[in-house]
Amino acid sequence: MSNEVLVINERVQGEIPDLTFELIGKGRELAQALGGSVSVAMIGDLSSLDAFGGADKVYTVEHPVFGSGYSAQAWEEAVAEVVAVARPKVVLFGTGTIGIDLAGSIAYREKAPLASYVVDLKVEGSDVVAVSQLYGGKLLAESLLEGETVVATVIAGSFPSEAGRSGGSPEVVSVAAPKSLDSLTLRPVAVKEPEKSGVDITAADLLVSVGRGVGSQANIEMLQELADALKVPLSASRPVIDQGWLPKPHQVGKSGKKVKPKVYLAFGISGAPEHLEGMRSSELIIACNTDPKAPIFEVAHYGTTLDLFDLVPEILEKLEA
Ligand SMILES: Cc1cc2nc3c(=O)[nH]c(=O)nc-3n(C[C@H](O)[C@H](O)[C@H](O)COP(=O)(O)OP(=O)(O)OC[C@H]3O[C@@H](n4cnc5c(N)ncnc54)[C@H](O)[C@@H]3O)c2cc1C
Repeated sequence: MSNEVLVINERVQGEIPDLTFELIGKGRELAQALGGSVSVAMIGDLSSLDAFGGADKVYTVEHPVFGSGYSAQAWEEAVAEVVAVARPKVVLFGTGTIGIDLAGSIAYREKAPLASYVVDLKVEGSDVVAVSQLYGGKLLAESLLEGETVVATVIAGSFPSEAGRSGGSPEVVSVAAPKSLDSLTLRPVAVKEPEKSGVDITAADLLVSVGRGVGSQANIEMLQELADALKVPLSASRPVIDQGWLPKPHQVGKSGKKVKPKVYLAFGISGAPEHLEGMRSSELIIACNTDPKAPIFEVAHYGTTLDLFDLVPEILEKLEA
């Protein structure tokens, strides 16, 4: 068993997620405390391998199955193989689709403890301590993870990503694809692209974002007016999308888009972990929520408990003046 910290790069296609660099940066800190090294598992798409200068080692697994989309079964087999080769002390996933799919089964295979919804990690002696969010962020729980290997899923935005982007030339270790990848019972057949929309909430410097607190589709109009007056897109939490008040490309969060504007204005959004995952890295967060105990105020730089139906018309009036 090594004192290696293994980061799972959760990229199926496209760019390497920011989260991977967050985990490499944190992984480096843990590895230093453990007297070990930090490594990355790259499954399938091996492009941009040179982005991993912040790691000491990159394990790669190649197989044609990874070319046809995401299969939890294929990824589980591949990650398990990397873990078998690396014998890491710590395995780090994100609390996203892939991490939620795989962390439990990898922990089960390794008989390792698993901490989920983690927002902080540290080393105490030879053990790892994880701080997890409970009840949508209303409580924080600290757990001691004892074992030869321990597993954690980390909420995106918990650590700075810059620390994981430093230059270097990691050793590349090609891990032979496990035979089980040739006889999968669950294979991706097609990738369904989300509907195209003129809105790109990820590129905006300022976002007006609306949550369930707005109450109805008719009331969205007022927030749209504010967004139009500021010449920025209107984004939203998932319930607003699920109820059909705005189309899917407007959604911020775990199952929506990750945004990092200079200013994020949140109206009637409680601040559930799945929402925070998509916006907590915004430079300045300003929240309007009538509940002073709403978790959004834990990440907001400025906040008000004014009713959004009082505040928004006031802002519109000031903007028109
Ligand atoms: C696997 C999974 C993925 C998910 N992905 C996402 C995701 O991508 N994005 C996402 O957002 N959620 C996601 N969720 C849902 C998430 O858990 C929350 O349910 C959701 O974020 C809550 O949205 P909300 O804050 O708009 O609504 P609520 O939690 O209902 O909050 C509404 C808030 O509005 C406030 N309010 C009410 N009236 C007013 C008023 N007049 N003025 C001001 N404030 C008012 C209330 O105090 C309350 O805090 C996901 C959940 C799961 C399980």
